[in-house]
Amino acid sequence: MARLTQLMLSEPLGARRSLVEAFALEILVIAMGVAGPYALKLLIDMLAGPSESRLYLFVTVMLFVGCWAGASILETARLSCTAKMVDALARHYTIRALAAALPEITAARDSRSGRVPGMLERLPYSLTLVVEGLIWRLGPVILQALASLVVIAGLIRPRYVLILALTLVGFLVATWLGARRHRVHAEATNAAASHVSRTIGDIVRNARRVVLNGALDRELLHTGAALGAKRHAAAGMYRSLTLMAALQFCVVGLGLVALLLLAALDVGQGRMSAGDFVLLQTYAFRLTVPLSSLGYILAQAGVAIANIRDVLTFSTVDAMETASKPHPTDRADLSVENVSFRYGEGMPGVAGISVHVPAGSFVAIVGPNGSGKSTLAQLLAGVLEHSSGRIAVGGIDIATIPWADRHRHILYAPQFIGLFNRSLRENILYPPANQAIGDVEELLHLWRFHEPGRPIDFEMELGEQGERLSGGQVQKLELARLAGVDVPVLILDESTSALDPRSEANAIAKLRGRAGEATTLIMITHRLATAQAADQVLFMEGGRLVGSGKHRELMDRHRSYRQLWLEERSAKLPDGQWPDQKRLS
Ligand SMILES: Nc1ncnc2c1ncn2[C@@H]1O[C@H](COP(=O)(O)OP(=O)(O)OP(=O)(O)O)[C@@H](O)[C@H]1O
Repeated sequence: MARLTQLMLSEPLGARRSLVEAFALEILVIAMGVAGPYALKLLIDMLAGPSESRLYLFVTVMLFVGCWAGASILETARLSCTAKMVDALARHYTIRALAAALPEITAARDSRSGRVPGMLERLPYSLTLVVEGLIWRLGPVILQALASLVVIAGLIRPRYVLILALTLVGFLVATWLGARRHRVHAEATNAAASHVSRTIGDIVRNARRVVLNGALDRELLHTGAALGAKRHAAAGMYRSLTLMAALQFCVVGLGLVALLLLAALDVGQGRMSAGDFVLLQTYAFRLTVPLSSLGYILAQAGVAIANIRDVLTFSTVDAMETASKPHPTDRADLSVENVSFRYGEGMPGVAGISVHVPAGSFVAIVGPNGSGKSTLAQLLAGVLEHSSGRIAVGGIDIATIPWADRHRHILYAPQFIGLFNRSLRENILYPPANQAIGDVEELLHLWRFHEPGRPIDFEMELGEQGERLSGGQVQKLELARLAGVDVPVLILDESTSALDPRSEANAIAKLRGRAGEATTLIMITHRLATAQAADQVLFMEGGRLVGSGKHRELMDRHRSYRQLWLEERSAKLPDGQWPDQKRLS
């Protein structure tokens, strides 16, 4: 809450005006909350007294009703100021959290991609609850209590101030004790709510897999279990709240009993007027009404605070320093010295990799499934951080290049090409691609993106993950995009696996030929026939680089490489096509 308040007061957020307006409105509401009961006291005292004035009667009634109605109107007006502040806060945190979360998701390859949208979707609601429910409720309650105490001290006997003050302090202590317990339950409930968002998001994203495999019932059960866990966590939270409310209102109840009994005795003995008695009990109950709704707010706000805290942990990114931009025609060799990496304790990774890739060369990384090819490629591109050794591109240690700038030196195209649900034009010119749409069109025609004669509609929306394109078209789109990227080293992670050998050879020639053959092209492939054309083949097995050299050399030196080649040959279909080529046609 302290960080939120600090941010609301800061100049760059642009919410200061709304804050000042809201504060001014709140002061008026508090003033009316104190003045209204006072008008009632004056009215009652006049009625109990000897003289009566119609004008006085009218003015006090108008003041009492006016304060009550005015406070309600101003409180509603304040809601729009709160909405403006919440919008500004949500925009600030959403942008910062995304800026921090996207690189984290990329590097960690974990399930945060499902968690982050749920977390950010709940953020505006959480902020509204905290700003409206806590900042605007707790603060005014305390201010109103102080103002009431001052009025009571001026008009009535000081012992009532003492009783009310002690009651409030007791209430705050009970709240503090309960809130510590509540926080644990609120965090558990927030985690369970995140799990529900992630589970539902995951199932909806994989709708086809669920329905086509007849697994709908199973997934509904799975969702039910996640919802059940959330219900269980929420039940614990409500139990802790009930306990807290019992403690709080025992304290408040005792205070009110003492206050009202003493006041009744004072009225009976003529030490207090009926108006003062009404004033005292109105102030006391005006304070307890917002306090009693505080329990409900805390139930919601606890989860909201946990949600905001989650977002805040993401939002602490510093502005990234920008390194010098390599010139498009820069040549860069790649040197890897004894590099090791593990996904975690006892988990797979790669070990002791050393290799030198001269600038402008074509390298193929091959090896069986799970041998560590993608892991090595991501280490080379600095997507994953190696635990030991050194990787240098063009002589610069990759670890010293700011994360946001690594793609300018070495660009990694992942195995799973993610496309936006936007137009073909937007996807194909997606940064850092920098080329004329006419050049792309020419390339796509050459690569037979569509059957001959069919025009390319660049405004066509591609659907989620490019579902309106075939597997081969998705890869051709990505390769045509990469043909317009100025980068010294390009790594393709099986980006040509769905292409027929001719299209694949065309694409490799196009990418290699960029910038006067300056681009170093590294390609992960399962086709040893493609590797035959490479200047250097890196052969991976069990997370180790077991061989490197020309295809011919590896054939001579490595039995397992030869074995892989023979298996590929025997998998070739009788009509001379490769199995994946057959699938494509
Ligand atoms: N994020 C991750 N967390 C934990 N283990 C991982 C992670 N990513 C990959 N692995 C494991 O690391 C090993 C190497 O994976 P990698 O993707 O590098 O293999 P690959 O040679 O590229 O495989 P393929 O040919 O199937 O694409 C595998 O056992 C894989 O399960």
